[in-house]
Amino acid sequence: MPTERRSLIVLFGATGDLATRKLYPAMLKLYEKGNIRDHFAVIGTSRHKIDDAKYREIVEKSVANESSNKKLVNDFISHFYFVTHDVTNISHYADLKTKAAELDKQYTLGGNRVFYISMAPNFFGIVAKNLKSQHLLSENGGFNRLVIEKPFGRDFDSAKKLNDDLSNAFEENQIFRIDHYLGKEMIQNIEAIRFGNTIFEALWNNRYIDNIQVTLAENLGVEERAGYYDNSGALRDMVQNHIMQIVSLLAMEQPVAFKDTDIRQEKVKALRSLRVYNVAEASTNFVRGQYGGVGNSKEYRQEDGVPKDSNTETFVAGKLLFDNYRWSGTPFYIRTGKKLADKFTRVDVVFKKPLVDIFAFPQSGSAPLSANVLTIFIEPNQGFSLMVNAKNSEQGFHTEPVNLQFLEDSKRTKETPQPYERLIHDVLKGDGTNFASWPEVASAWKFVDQIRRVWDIQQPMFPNYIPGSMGPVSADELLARDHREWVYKLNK
Ligand SMILES: NC(=O)C1=CN([C@@H]2O[C@H](COP(=O)(O)OP(=O)(O)OC[C@H]3O[C@@H](n4cnc5c(N)ncnc54)[C@H](OP(=O)(O)O)[C@@H]3O)[C@@H](O)[C@H]2O)C=CC1
Ligand SMILES: O=C1O[C@H](COP(=O)(O)O)[C@@H](O)[C@H](O)[C@H]1O
Repeated sequence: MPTERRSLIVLFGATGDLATRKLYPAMLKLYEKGNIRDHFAVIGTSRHKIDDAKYREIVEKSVANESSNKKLVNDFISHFYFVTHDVTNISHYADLKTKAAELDKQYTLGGNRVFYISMAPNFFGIVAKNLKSQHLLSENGGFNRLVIEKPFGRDFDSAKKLNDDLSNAFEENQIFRIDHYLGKEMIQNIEAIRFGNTIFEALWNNRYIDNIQVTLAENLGVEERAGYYDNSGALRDMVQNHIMQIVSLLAMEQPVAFKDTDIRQEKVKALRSLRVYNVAEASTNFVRGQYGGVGNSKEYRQEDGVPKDSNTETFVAGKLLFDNYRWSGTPFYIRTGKKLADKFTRVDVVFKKPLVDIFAFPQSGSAPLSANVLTIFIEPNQGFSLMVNAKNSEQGFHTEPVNLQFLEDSKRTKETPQPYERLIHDVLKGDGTNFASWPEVASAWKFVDQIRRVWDIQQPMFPNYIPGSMGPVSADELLARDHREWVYKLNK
């Protein structure tokens, strides 16, 4: 039996895109499974002038494809209430306070409150401040938790300012910074694969691993989000958050226990030993790209809302170096981009080849041994494979690489809880494991800011890659320089 979580959720930005596309469907799943049921209520807010009935229609529409059980959906939406509210208008908080107290009583919520800000980031600080000054935080023993979305600042200084604003109202352990990649099944599986298997953890260091590659590839372009994206670029949009989080999970030491404080502590330690590049290192170890056009596919600079002379990068590849005992000398290569060959996320852990290849006699005709590669398939497939060398069954003695592979079947992949379902559940449980802590965010910005600084003063040669490729040639050259290559390559 699932444990029912008791809470009021006050949702700011309740009529927005994220709420309607992701948050309500995720809440319905939690309701269906009994993680939330009788003792939960949602107050949706925005400047819309609508009543509860209209709001419930919006919620119902947003979950229409999630369940055919009409009764369940009707029961679910009956827990939703709307308060018209401008977050910048201090007098509007009184209505919110009254409604919160009323619902707390009606649903016996024990004073537990989650404040979820699904709005543009410039509102995060204002809302936190007003929640405190207008006494929305529950004071009768229940919990108060704040959930915020990305982007968390646009550099270290703005992120610090934002964090200071939030910290005036909430303690660090009350703040849940969403990084939806941390809610993905196979990202969470990284810890299980590493720390649940002696064969991997024993070898998880620079003595046995040659390099680690992280690829987050997208085949779509900027779609409707040019306004946001052109101001951000791939470095801020994907590297500072998702990629740095994945890298920290791959690089960290074993936590003392599988709990949020211990895991966060190890992730921060790993990120703090990441080498922050000087100008020369940043120019050498990071490359950027912007997609051009081909056939019917528009080049980035022709997308609606993108300036014709935009120098925003839609692709990043880089080499990360840790200055610590475990990883010194073993690079982590990362890449991400829009309009690439396919939509997928994967991690390739490339082990060192055996020091001596006893099979490669000139007369045997055996090809040299390949490196063992552990690939973690994050999406769309969920699973992993291990490439090992074995003798093939033909006459003579020839070795060849063979693949040991485990992939979840499509039914289980489909049934896997989606990131927002997991993450909202974690917030209700008070489990911060899969959220970014401030010291992690700060370290990631310090690293990324250095790359940005260099790029802001150098003129790029854009566009420099064609849609459907795996990015500019410079991304391949980055590894070729180190006598390496990407494990995932396009078959040309
Ligand atoms: N959409 C997505 O896929 C993703 C979004 N995010 C992040 O989630 C957050 C929300 O994004 P998204 O849903 O796309 O944004 P939208 O612009 O779609 O929604 C913004 C919401 O805020 C409300 N709002 C705006 N101004 C005020 C105000 N002064 N007072 C009260 N309410 C206000 C709007 O309603 P009204 O105008 O009626 O007041 C609307 O409900 C952002 O931080 C974004 O970066 C993160 C990842 C993905
Ligand atoms: O955070 C973001 O992520 C999406 C990609 O997420 P995924 O779960 O579909 O892999 C990306 O398209 C978007 O630009 C970025 O803001």
